[in-house]
Amino acid sequence: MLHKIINLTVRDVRFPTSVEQHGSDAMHTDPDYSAAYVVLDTDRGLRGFGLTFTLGKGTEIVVCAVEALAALVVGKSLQEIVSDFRGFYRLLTSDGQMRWLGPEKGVTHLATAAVLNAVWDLWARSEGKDPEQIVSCIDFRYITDVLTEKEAVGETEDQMQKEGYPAYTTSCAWLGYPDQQLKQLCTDALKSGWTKFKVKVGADLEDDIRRCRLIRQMIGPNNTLMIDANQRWDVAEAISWVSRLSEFKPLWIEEPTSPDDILGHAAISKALAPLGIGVATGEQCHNRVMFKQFLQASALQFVQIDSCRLGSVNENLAVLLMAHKFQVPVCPHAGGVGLCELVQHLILFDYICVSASLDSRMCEYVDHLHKHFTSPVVIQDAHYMPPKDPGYSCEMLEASVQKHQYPEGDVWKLHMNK
Ligand SMILES: C[C@H](O)[C@@H](O)[C@@H](O)[C@H](O)C(=O)O
Ligand SMILES: [Mg+2]
Repeated sequence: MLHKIINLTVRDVRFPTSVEQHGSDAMHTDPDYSAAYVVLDTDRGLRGFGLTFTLGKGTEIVVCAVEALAALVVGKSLQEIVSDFRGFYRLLTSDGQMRWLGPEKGVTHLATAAVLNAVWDLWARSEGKDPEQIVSCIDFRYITDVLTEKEAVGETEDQMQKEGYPAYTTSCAWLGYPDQQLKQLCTDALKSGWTKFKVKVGADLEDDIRRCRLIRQMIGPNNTLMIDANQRWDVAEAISWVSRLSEFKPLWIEEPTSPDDILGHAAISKALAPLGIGVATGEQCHNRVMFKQFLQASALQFVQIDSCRLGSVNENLAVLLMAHKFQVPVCPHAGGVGLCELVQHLILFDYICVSASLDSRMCEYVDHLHKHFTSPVVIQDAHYMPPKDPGYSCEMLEASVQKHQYPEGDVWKLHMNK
């Protein structure tokens, strides 16, 4: 705990995933999964690793924002930070000049997530924690009308070690994959025990009908299907489009429209409820205040927290607790690079300390880039197994970082010469 942070480095790490259309959807047709990757050095040699996720271009802007926050972290001891973690969260998010760039949204908030993820990693590597200590990290400002600190500490359960946390896969059906690839990946996934599948939709209705029919035929009537439009539609368009896909019995439509349109999501939720289709959103829901209103407006039926969009563990906990209060299941967004590694910790916390329920709950899994991490996620029989190594699991192999650093890494030198 006496570790003093003496240095912060941040690097722009990008993977050329767009070449093979991994991660493609109706709005992001050429994503290169990327990260602003942060390392904190301490005077005693312990290090903390954190990141935030981006899609390629613009990672350099997040790197700049992290650099602008560095002065608030370097020079502090871990003890100083965690003894008033709520205050430290506020320091990062409320700097009198920097907050103009947010507040608590956009590039500065992504940068906040990267820095705080590294602090949490450092703390977790240095020792264990109890729920009350964890709750003391949340900034309840702006949400006390629906949730107070007293309500926040829930019951503890433990069964995850044996069975793990249920997961679903998005890896079979990115929008840019041809039908043949989709079929092959789906066959493989079924063989490996997957029972819940997400399909990208939203660009072309006839394509969507064909792809959803194909997947539904392959997975059968009892497995679960979800669809994800990545914000492609207007409100009325979303309702009519999803109604056309209702014969394939999707559990949810994800991000049907602008991620900021709370009342729009409420209208879509209401219209689709009779069809048995819920609305899921959150991967671009930029802070706890937005989530509060989504919950208050009954605008979503599945809360998709994101380990890098919100202000790290601190803000994600606030959302987990609010979701619990509104009795809405949390099904986190993951994938990208490092999101599965990070979010597995949050979902275990949700189960063990908050919801104690697996009802309608599952965590996203995407099968890319795990080999670049020193403690990659372990999936067994379509379940996340609890991580064993201390920390927040997003330390990357140094060789991978060097190779993928943009623009000087070997992977990019090669790419640019093509
Ligand atoms: C660009 C990305 O791959 C997104 O398509 C992805 O995060 C997606 O929305 C998801 O739900 O996994
Ligand atoms: Mg999505």
